[in-house]
Amino acid sequence: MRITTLRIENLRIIQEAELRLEPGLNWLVGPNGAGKTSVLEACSLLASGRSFRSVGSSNLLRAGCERSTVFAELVSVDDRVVRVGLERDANAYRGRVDGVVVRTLSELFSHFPMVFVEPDSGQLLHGPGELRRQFVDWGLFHVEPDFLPIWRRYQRALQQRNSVLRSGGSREELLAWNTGLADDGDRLHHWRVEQIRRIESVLQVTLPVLMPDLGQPELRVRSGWLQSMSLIEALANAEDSDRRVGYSTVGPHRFGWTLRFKDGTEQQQLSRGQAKLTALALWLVQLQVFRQRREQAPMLALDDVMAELDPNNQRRVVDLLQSSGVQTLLTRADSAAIDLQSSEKWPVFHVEQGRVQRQL
Ligand SMILES: Nc1ncnc2c1ncn2[C@@H]1O[C@H](COP(=O)(O)OP(=O)(O)OP(=O)(O)O)[C@@H](O)[C@H]1O
Repeated sequence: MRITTLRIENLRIIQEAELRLEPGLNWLVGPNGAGKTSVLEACSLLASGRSFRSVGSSNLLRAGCERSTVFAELVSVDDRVVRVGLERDANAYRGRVDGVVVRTLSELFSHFPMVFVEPDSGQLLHGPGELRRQFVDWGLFHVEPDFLPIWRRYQRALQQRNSVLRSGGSREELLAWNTGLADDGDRLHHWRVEQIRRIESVLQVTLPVLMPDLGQPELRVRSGWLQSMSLIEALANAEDSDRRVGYSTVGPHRFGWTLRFKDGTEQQQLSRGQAKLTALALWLVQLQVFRQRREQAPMLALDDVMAELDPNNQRRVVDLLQSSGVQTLLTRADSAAIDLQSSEKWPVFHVEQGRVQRQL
């Protein structure tokens, strides 16, 4: 998918803006606080109904306004046009696809697959394991139709098992929850391991282009329970210790993965710039895997991701983005840093005090 037109009304600092976007890279340039990230947040509303920002994501409605709307015209790889819109006031959302109000917003979101990468993207490698689990699940949510309902059912059963543990419930009660958890847990685990293998095989081609010195990357899975036993055995085995701590200590909710390079470098040893490059490569790979399975390219939004990268690496990232064919929106405060020769090839939108204007 790619966005041809994006229209924004009353979102944060933006009163009204319309952007005609091009297929490849689209730069949003302007001073701090100008509204660049707000444009990406408008896309995020269409992708998920909320801001992608981990900090300061509330207050999207422009101060003093009662309603905000975001509209996008999308074109698919086979040239189908879809128009999606989201209207939001203080209490409710209303989504439209081709002018028709949708029953559930997920109908709208499914038309708008977009990945958002924040300035501290290196957290994917340096931050908590939860982020790496979410990363794998993003791909599965979008390509495996049964993943979301099974993941939800697993979460509900997990909560129930935890409350039985905390309330000192009987062994029979616990066994009943173990059975459901093990069935769904095995499927979740199997999907995630498959997804990791798909990501790894593409990553081994992509990452050495960005970081040739570290050798081939390898992804190692941490299962969440000892693989010498089945999940149902592991749950039964952990009963006493789980009762002591009051929660379930084994299962796919403890799933994780780590990255290691052939030269022995571990993910925690990467510099901030290297972690950013690696995270970016991982997201690009995720998009490629998505495209292989859905025959649709999702879109990418990079919020100030170039900061902290040296000029050579910025160049490599731009080349990689360009060759990926993924439509990308990139923000940056420093317009001089965009190679002027190259900027002739890509649209640059100047953002200032909430106004967005395409540079000629
Ligand atoms: N609800 C709101 N109503 C009106 N203005 C808002 C609201 N929320 C935030 N703002 C203003 O909108 C601007 C947000 O800008 P945004 O984060 O998009 O800037 P940016 O161009 O990405 O900046 P930076 O380069 O610093 O990341 C800020 O000036 C902020 O004061």
